[in-house]
Amino acid sequence: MQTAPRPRRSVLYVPATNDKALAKIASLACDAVIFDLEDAVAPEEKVTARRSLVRFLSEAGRADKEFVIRINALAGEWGRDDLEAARALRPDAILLPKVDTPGDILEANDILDAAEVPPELALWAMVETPRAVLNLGPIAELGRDRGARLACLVVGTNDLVKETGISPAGGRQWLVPWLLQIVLAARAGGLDALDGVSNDFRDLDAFARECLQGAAMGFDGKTLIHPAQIGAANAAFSPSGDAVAEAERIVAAFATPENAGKGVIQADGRMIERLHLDQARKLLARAGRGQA
Ligand SMILES: CC(C)(COP(=O)(O)OP(=O)(O)OC[C@H]1O[C@@H](n2cnc3c(N)ncnc32)[C@H](O)[C@@H]1OP(=O)(O)O)[C@@H](O)C(=O)NCCC(=O)NCCSC(=O)C[C@H](O)C(=O)O
Ligand SMILES: [Mg+2]
Repeated sequence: MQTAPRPRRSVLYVPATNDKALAKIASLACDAVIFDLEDAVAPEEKVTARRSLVRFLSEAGRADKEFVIRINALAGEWGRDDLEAARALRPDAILLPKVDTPGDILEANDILDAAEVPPELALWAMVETPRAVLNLGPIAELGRDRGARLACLVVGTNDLVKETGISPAGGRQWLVPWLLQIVLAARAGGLDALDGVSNDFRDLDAFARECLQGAAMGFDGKTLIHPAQIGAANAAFSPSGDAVAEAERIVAAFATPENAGKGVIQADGRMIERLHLDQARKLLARAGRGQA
C-alpha cells in the first residue's frame, strides 16, 4: 500500500523579516509554510532577512508542517546566496520565483545536484510570468518521474496581473484560463498545483468562495498570506463527507465477489468503471482513510 500523499491544502507565506509572524507558525494549522525572501522583503532588507531566516530555522522545530523557502531569482543580486543558504537549511523544498523557462529550473537543479544535495529536497516553481504560462508543457516535464526535482507549481496571481494588465476582479474570470492551464500542466507532469493568494484577507466570505473555486478547478491547495485564511482553505481542499462516503461505496461495490474482475459495474443506476475505483482510492488516501 502506498503512503498517503502529503496534504498541501493551506500553504502560508511568512515574510522572513517578520519575527512576530515567524513566532506564530508553530501554533497554526496550515499544512505548509513558505518562508519568503522575495516579494515580501524590501531590497534593503534582503541580506538581513536571509540571516534572520537562517537563525530562525536553525532553532525552530519542524513540527508537522512542510517547510519551503522562496529565494530571489538566481539571475538577480541575491538569488545565488539565497540558494546556498536555503540548501544548507534542508527545507522540504525551495521555491523559485519568476520562472520563465525550464532552463531557470534546471539551473537550480544542477546547482543542487553538483552540491550533492539529496533528491528529497524538492524544487517548487512560481508560475507568474507570461513566458512561464507559455512554457508550461516543458516546465512540467521536469518532475521527479523524469529525474528532476520539480514537485509543485505555485500560481503567482499578483505578478500575473501586473505583467498582463488583466483585471483580477469578477471572480477571476480573466485569470481562469491560465489557472486551468497550470492545473493541466501539473497533472501532465505528475506535480501538485497551488492556487494564488487572495490579498483581501479581511473578506473571509469572498476568500471561502475563491477557495472553493480553486478546488473545483483541481488545485491541490491554496497559497495564503494571513492566518485567518487557513480554516477556509483546509475546508475547501479536504474531501467532503459526501465525497468520502461515495468513494467508500465505489470501493465496496468492486470488492463484492460478484464484481471481482469486472471492468464496469452499475450501482444505484450509475455506471462505475475501474477508473472511478482509482479515483475513489486516491480520494480516500487524501482523506487519510488509508487507501491508495
Ligand atoms: C498582510 C500582512 C502585512 C498583515 O499583517 P498584520 O497587520 O500583522 O495582520 P494582523 O494584525 O491581522 O495579524 C494578526 C496576527 O497574525 C500574525 N500574522 C499575520 N500574517 C501572518 C503570516 N503571514 N504568517 C504568520 N503570522 C502572521 C500577526 O503577526 C499577528 O500575530 P499576533 O499579534 O501574535 O496575534 C501580513 O499578513 C503579511 O505580511 N502577510 C504575508 C505577506 C507575504 O508574504 N507576501 C508575499 C507573498 S504573496 C505573493 O506575492 C505571491 C506571488 O508571488 C504573487 O505574485 O502573487
Ligand atoms: Mg510574485
